[in-house]
Amino acid sequence: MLTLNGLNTAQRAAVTHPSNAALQVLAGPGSGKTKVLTSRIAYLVLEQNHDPASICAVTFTNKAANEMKVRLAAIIGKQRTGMVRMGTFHALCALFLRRFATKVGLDPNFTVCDAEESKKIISNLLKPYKDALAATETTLKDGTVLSHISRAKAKGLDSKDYVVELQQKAKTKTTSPKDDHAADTHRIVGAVYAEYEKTLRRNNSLDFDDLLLYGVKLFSENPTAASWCRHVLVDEFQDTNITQYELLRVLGNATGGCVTVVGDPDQSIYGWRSAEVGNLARMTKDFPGTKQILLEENYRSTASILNASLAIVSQDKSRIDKSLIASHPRGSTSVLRAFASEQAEAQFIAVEIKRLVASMGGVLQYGDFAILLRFSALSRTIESALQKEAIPSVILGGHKFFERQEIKDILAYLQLVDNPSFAPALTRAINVPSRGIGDKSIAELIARASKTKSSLLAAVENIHDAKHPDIKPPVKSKAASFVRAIRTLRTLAEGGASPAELIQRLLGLIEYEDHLKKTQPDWETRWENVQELITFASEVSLEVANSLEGVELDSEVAPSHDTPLRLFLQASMLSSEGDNRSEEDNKEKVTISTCHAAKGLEWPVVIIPAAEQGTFPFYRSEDPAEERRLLYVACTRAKSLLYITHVSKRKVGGETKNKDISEFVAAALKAHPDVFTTRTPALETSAAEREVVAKVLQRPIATEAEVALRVAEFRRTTRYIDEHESAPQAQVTWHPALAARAQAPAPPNQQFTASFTSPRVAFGGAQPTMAPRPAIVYPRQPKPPSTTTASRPPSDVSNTPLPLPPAPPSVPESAGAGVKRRLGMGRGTTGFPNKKFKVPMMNP
Ligand SMILES: Nc1ncnc2c1ncn2[C@@H]1O[C@H](COP(=O)(O)OP(=O)(O)OP(=O)(O)O)[C@@H](O)[C@H]1O
Repeated sequence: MLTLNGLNTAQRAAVTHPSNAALQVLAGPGSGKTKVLTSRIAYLVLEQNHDPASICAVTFTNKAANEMKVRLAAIIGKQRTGMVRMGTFHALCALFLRRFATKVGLDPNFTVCDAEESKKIISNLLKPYKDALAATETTLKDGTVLSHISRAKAKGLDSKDYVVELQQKAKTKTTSPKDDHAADTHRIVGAVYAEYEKTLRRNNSLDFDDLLLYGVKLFSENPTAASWCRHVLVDEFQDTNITQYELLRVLGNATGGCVTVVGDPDQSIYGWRSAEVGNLARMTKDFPGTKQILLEENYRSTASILNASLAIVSQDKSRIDKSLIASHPRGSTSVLRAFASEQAEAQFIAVEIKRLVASMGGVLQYGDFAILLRFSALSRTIESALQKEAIPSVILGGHKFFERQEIKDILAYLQLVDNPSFAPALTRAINVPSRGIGDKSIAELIARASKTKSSLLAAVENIHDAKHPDIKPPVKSKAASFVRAIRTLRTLAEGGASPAELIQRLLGLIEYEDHLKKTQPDWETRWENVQELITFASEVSLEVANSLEGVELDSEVAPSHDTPLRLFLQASMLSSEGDNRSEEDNKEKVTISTCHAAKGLEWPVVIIPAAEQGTFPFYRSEDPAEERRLLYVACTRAKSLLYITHVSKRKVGGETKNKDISEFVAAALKAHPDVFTTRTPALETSAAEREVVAKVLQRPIATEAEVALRVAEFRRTTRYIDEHESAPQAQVTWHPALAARAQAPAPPNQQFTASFTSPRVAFGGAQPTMAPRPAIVYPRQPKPPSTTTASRPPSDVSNTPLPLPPAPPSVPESAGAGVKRRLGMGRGTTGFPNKKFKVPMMNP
């Protein structure tokens, strides 16, 4: 029996809505949409007796799918959860295309081609147009062409449709030289698109967009492929594109309209990837009688955070006003701070994280913090400041595991074993380790393969086997170790070797560890990644195989086509969140993420740096409303504390530029001056404020003794200049309202009253109050030596005294040995984590 005790009335109505009727659950952030979706699956299984394998739940990322699996397993058990077909649209399509490949004209051993490989193909296809482009002084990058193609595919347009659409546009447009120029570019894109399609087919491969297009084709033309499906559920529906919607429609039709979607138009942040908020309206037309249920209670954030977030998003006058009520108390007012430089901003962030950890007495840990950036290049200064303060950090959605060079090297060999036609894998693997086969030799090989109408691999094997006497012996000998490796692996794979065994064998055959040692300064890390790949390989095949259990087989496709190697490769290519390989580790690390990658996630403390014009809105963005929603999404990831920072000068492309505060933040502040404060929360002196933080997180509050110990240690070990206090304020671009408040003394008793949209405060009894922060100045303490702290902050931090809140009570004699030990006291340690940690760099 499913218990619905933890759900509010609207959530219950959504969960128990008749399973045969279409449903849209629309709600703001943190209102339990994902919780509802999970409970609805449980309801279908436990109360409506749906076979878990007949339920299809689509999430936006693999990470979201994994989180949903954990939540669902707690209700319906691990075994039944494993049977639900849960994952991204891409994973769902790949799974069924593999099984029903021949129905849509594919070979079952097709390879999924990732963006890097797609770009390489496009780069080659663009070469013939080099002169034409140069003549019109046009640069057309492979990435730009790929995104044009991807957008076309997201709308369901193949290369022919694309060209037709271009022609129609050309007819309706008034012509100007600029239009002509754009039309020429698009014509080239159209031609490259057509060639790109052919190249993919020749290589027996599909790119990510193809997975969706072929998926639509499969499910719409072959009812048996969808006959298993009785209910489709989609999370983050506001970010689906037209092709994804089409998938939902065809699967939904197969179920007779049993469709549930959850979404929030205010969180639509993927317009640049062709997401269509209009899909909500489309769905109500395609599934007549679709019921809409609104969730209006936010369970994630304090009322203060919600107020600040709403102050930002509500400037969009075109948005549908939704009510959102905070179930938590007001909590600490969100902080908005200005700094003179990005270094000062980064140093503030690093030290403030340490201060919060200390002043919460250990209730907050580094893993509770997220620094959310508009674009990843902003991370460099922040990573460096965190490193200087010995704060471990992890990049989310950054350099993905399966995009790492060493992982791609290994996968390329395995891809070739599985699909000899896949030329991108050959061009990658043939010279790893270096065999003296450069671009010129590869071009010759390509020409030979095309002349003999064979695959590139077959051409290489023929040269090795001396079937082309005109090829010079050195080429033959250079390719020998490569061919030997491929053939050995092929034999092993045919003999039933597992992917993990194949990788182990490959590493020996190509002496990959030696290759890394010779070529990579950070070879140890890379070698660890390779070992991690072996672990992944040993786990994954079984999982994927299980997920196809019970699917009616296509009579033309024997089940043996799903080889362990193929299943492993597919899982690798679709693992967009490979970094979850070390999720356990990440709990102790501050997360650095882009705002986009933070979607659907939550953290106790969120810090959003660089809230400046040019960043929010991003100077290249064409849709300011989407940029505002992105900032809103970032703010609403916070549970207990929210910080927004900006600088008056920032180095951009090597040049120092003046910066203004983001128009979104400035306007929010103008309309609602009370939603931000310049003062950092006085947690060390205010038990009431600490209590709210802990209560929101459902954690016990730390004792005064614990707080005292940790704050004392923080002061002893951390030098910090609060630049807001020490920098000449003339250098900082302040909003007038904020400037006035920065000068004013802290209010003696900030009440937990609603200052904007009247959030309901759910806690009973008297509201906690915030203590004032007397301006007591602490002398700087010398920092003890630390193994992980190489140098001190740069010179723009002077030796001015430390303006921090008053000292908490000194560490009581009675404090337990455990408390003292945790703080490194009594053992002569620094109290810093002395574990070696790595801070990976983000993708640019
Ligand atoms: N009825 C409830 N009672 C208590 N907590 C709840 C309730 N519903 C949801 N929550 C909690 O609120 C938080 C947000 O829930 P969830 O992630 O499902 O929201 P969401 O609407 O999907 O958020 P977003 O769209 O911002 O990603 C979670 O920590 C969840 O456990």
